[in-house]
Amino acid sequence: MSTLEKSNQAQFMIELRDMNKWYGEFHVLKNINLQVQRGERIVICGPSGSGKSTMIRCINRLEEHQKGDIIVNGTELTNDLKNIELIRRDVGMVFQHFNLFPHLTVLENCCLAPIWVKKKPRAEAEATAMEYLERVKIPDQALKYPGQLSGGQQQRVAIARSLCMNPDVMLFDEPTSALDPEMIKEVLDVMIELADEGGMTMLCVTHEMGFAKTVADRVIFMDAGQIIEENEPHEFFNNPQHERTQLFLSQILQH
Ligand SMILES: Nc1ncnc2c1ncn2[C@@H]1O[C@H](COP(=O)(O)OP(=O)(O)OP(=O)(O)O)[C@@H](O)[C@H]1O
Repeated sequence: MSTLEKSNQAQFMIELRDMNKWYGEFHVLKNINLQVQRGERIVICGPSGSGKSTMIRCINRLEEHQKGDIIVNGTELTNDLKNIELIRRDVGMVFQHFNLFPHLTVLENCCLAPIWVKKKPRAEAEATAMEYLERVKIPDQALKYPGQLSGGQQQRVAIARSLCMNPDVMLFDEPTSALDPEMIKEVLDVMIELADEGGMTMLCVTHEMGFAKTVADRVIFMDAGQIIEENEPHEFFNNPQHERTQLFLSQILQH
């Protein structure tokens, strides 16, 4: 059991307090404050370059922040290596470009972290992997290599692979934006199922506003490195308060 699992009495699953990040001179995230409840499903949207990916990459330590606090399930994130390992173990991430290991089969991709990071016996890791591959509806692809699969199938492998670590939190960074239109639905369906099961804290950067309307408990709009507006989906889409949100929605909903 990891530190994150042990400290599950924390009030929020994720808390960002006045979090700031710079890339060199460029102030990319400005005083971000965010509190995510356990089991909450959040969609993050906003124009290109507004800092959405950077924010979620800070939460699982793919990026370092320079000022303010990031607390995940009671653990304050530092750049200490041990701390980073814990976060990698308990925070799953699904990327735009799948990030599967091309030289490993689907099954091996799913078993790698449970065996090497969580020290699970191979047989147990494989059984768990097969369960999750069933859940994302591709158990028949287990012995293929990523390059033999469609983009939608690869992304479903990436989701299964994250779930095999039994994470407390799942972060999705534009999981459908590299997919052909006909494959978007198959990935969104898997994500909707995961959200409907409840219990999993989900932060999803996406331009799929239908997904936001269907599953989000809260939608967050970012612009120029700041959280400009947040609300439950019905209010967010029907009654956006800030003119930048109104402009963004009018542009994105035209498409
Ligand atoms: N490694 C980096 N070094 C310097 N600048 C970066 C780096 N990564 C991102 N940026 C810049 O930081 C800003 C925010 O980028 P980020 O990818 O977080 O935005 P985003 O809202 O996710 O955009 P998109 O929707 O296009 O993916 C952009 O201006 C980007 O060019």
